[in-house]
Amino acid sequence: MQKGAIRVQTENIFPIIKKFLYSDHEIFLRELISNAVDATRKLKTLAGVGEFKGDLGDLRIEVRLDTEAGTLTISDRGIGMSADEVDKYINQVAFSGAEAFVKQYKGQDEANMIGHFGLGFYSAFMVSSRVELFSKSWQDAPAVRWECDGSPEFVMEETAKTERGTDIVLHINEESREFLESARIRGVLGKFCRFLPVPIYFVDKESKPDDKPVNNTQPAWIKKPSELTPQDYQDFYRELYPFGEPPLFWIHLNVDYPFNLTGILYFPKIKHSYEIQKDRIQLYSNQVFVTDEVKDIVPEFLMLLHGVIDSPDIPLNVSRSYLQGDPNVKKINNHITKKVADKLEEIFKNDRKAFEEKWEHIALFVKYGMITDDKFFEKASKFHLMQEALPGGKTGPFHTLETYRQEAEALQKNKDGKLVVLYTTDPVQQDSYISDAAAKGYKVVKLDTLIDPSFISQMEPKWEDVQFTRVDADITDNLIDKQEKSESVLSQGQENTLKEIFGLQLPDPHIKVELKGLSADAQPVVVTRGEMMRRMKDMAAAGGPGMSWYGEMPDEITMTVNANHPIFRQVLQENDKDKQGKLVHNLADLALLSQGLLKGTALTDFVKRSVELLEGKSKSRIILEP
Ligand SMILES: Nc1ncnc2c1ncn2[C@@H]1O[C@H](COP(=O)(O)OP(=O)(O)OP(=O)(O)O)[C@@H](O)[C@H]1O
Repeated sequence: MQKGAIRVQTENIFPIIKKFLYSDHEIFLRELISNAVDATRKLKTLAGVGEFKGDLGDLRIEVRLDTEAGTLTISDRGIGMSADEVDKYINQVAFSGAEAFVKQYKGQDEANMIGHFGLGFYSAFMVSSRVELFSKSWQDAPAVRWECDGSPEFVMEETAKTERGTDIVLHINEESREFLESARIRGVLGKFCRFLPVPIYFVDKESKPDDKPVNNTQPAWIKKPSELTPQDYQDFYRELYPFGEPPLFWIHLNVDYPFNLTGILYFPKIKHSYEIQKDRIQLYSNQVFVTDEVKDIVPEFLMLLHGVIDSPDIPLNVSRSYLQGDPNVKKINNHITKKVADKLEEIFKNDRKAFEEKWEHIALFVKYGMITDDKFFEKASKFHLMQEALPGGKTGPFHTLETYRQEAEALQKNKDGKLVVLYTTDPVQQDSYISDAAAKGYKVVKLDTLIDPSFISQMEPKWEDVQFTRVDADITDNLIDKQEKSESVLSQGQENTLKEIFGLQLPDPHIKVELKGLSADAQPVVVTRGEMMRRMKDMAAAGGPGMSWYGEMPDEITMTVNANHPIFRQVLQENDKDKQGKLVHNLADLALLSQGLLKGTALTDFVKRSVELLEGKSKSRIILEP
């Protein structure tokens, strides 16, 4: 028997390892199983090049739980180690690795560490009071037993093990008894080992052994796209997210230069924004699960996607702030953005119908990407779609900015030469404005999702010659500011009388009444809220920075009276002043109502007044008919 002390440079690292990363103790199993996988892979490589000529046998890895003995054992049938190798790799290499790791991370934020590699073999001491290692090398050497109780002293001796490979026996410590529970171990295996390339079997001494491995050794992303059918991709999605709806489409990533990266990104169906981020992209390194916190590796707007990314080139044992500055990470980020944009463009070009059908779900990614990523914006401007809103709640064709421009340019250019994109945020509520705009030959598009207000304000500076105007921002004639004058059929005297009646009926200082000569078939009264003020108020309501002041401002409303509407000739001819006033008040209320601005007592009064008018009642009539 050989006794020895592990070379300790500065201080004993064992107490630190034990206390270390309390919340993340379960990673010991990932570390030890990764080592078992590496040892198995190395043996396969040796066999592949003809150096190992024996029988490979069943290369499974076993995780054995013995609650009674208080042990958890990880066994592999990989290359194994001779006594010299244990001394070299475990006593020296692994120890100095762990030592360096502990030094680097001492005192650092634990959250930074989650899912990051590095502690290796010695992570076993996070959960063990004692660790035994039995190993037999693939080469001709006696089997060896190594033992350490978490002090720098170890014991090493020959042992009777006959099978090639390594068993690591963990004597689970008091504080870590949770790892003697079958369900807990299954949970950890499910999390980290789901797609490892060597079959892993869980053996609980107290129950019947599993006949199936806990992992899928051939996950779809490691296969060639040509070997996979659409069904295979769908099946793999279900394996990842058993409760998710089927994905819309996917991108198979496969890069080997200038970095290694494979993976499958899925576009999920997203109808409601609250569903976002329920499932996430998972990051793997050589099929070992690392984390589902992919914040710095995947561009922010693509975090809404699902799927897996596997790259041995993403530095895993460094802190997050370092990750952001890493040139590989930046390259990976750009590559993924490009791939996603290319894929979307490909579907847009080759299967426009499918693209339009899916637009409802992908619009959020595309718009978010266009707002936050300049490179993506450039590509996506070509396939970003806007759907036309037609009167009566109907929808029309989809337009790109380019086709919208071609069809609308003739009528919708303002005096500054800008293309005015008319949009609705609520096709039902704004239906009368959509009808009026359609009557003039204008094209109105639907921009009615949560992201659209920011999208509009971010696109205006990017699409330099485009201006967005909500369809109810002004009377239809003024939506496109062409500085044209329209004539009223009323005389100056008649106009003044009409203005006076409106003034008497609507003494509210926030309502500005103006007379215009619009076309006779336009609405008699139109209520509008200016585009800019409305946007400010919407932003204030959404809690935009420094915007609360706008939120407190009263609504400024413009009430445009269409002097050319025939009803006003009737109104002016009405001798019953009370009825005349009521008619005017009702016309104004109808306009407010169509904008959802008539509320409370004003609404009650309107209903009462309407009934009175329908009954033909007015004060003067009542006096005349005692
Ligand atoms: N099950 C095993 N079979 C054969 N060799 C092993 C086994 N476990 C560990 N080793 C040897 O011990 C070395 C150190 O292991 P350790 O887990 O500490 O670090 P690593 O695997 O090299 O790196 P890291 O875990 O940080 O990615 C390994 O490189 C390997 O040579």
